[in-house]
Amino acid sequence: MTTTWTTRYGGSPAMMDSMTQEDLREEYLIPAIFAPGEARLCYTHVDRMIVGGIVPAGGALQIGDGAEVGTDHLFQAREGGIANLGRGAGTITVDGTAHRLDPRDILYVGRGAREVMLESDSAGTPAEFYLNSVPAQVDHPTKVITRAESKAVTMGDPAKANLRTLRMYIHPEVSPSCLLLMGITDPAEGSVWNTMPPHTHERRMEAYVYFGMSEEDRVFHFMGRPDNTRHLTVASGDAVLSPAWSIHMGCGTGPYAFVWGMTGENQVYQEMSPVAVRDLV
Ligand SMILES: O=C(O)C(=O)C[C@H](O)C(=O)CO
Repeated sequence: MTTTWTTRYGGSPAMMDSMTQEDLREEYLIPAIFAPGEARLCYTHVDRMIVGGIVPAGGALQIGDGAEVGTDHLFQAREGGIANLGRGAGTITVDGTAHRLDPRDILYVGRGAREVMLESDSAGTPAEFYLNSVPAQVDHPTKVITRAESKAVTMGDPAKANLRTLRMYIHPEVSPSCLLLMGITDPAEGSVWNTMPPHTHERRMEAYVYFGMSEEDRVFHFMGRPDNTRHLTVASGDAVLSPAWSIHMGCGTGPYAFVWGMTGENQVYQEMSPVAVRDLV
């Protein structure tokens, strides 16, 4: 088993003009987070969200160690959501209790969890676990939220190629947490745009991981202040950080889905500042 940690500091809007495409990618993109037999974890200084991919193949992987975050255990002062984005099922055992995750199920991990072991049913079709973890001050029990238990909301307009279904998993109306919000969005067939209208939410940061894309397809993920946007070209399994000041929206060249995770001052999903497309520069 290999566990690697990387770090992202998250820049400021003032830096955007001087950043090359490579600089932008180093600050806001976390590439290729899924690798068989590896845990690839990224400690971000954007509201201290940890973003990671864990793919157990040929044995269990453990992620309970807190050395990289300055606590005895990874979840000592944190909560987390772990989504299974693979084609195969898997099991996450938290302090001796096994939680089975089919594809598209999410495990909420409550603050205080010590030992977290992740396993795939099959090494050939492994579970691909995607982690968002953020600081927490409240205890909620660890539990699986299945795809069927998530709250589905359909939005958008096929005539504008942005019809999509959002599924809320870790959300006050579905399953409580301290400050983490997490869900999965699927554009409808033929719809290519996500997150319309583009928006900011000054009180929450957000991370996306794009997945389910073919080798040759890409999503163009837009970011930046509304009057100074840039884009990141994203492949399947790449995550992007969206600081609170940044707009976000994306357009894919083929089918894709993404997980969104947020944290900040509140959990009010609807608290966002939409920006009309005609006002984007
Ligand atoms: O397609 C969408 O719309 C989304 O999934 C939006 C994200 O949930 C989001 O950006 C929330 O701020």
